[in-house]
Amino acid sequence: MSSDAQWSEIIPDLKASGWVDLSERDAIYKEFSFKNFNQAFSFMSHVALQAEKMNHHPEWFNVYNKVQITLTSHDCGGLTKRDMRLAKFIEKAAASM
Ligand SMILES: C[C@H](O)[C@H](O)[C@H]1CNC2=NC(N)=NC(=O)C2=N1
Repeated sequence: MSSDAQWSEIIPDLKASGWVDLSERDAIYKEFSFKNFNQAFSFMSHVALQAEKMNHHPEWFNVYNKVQITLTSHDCGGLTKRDMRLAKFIEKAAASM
């Protein structure tokens, strides 16, 4: 992970929004809850389009109204700014549902 000041500010922001560091791997994780499946899947569609644009894809798992998301950069074997950018997008997408 870069030590740029800008990014060291984003990480606490993400943690404050409920993202956690996974102890078993270099990745961040958050579970989102929506009103129903329709909302959850609509959120996922929104994120999927952005992920494809960024060529950076989440690991995720959905059951009904819950979406569990893990972000890591597979190419680098750890966290990168791409994960932070995607996490920020995901936060905005979830807030807009
Ligand atoms: C070849 C292609 O650029 C890579 O496989 C991309 C696609 N999406 C990706 N997504 C994530 N999360 N990490 C990657 O390293 C990654 N690499």
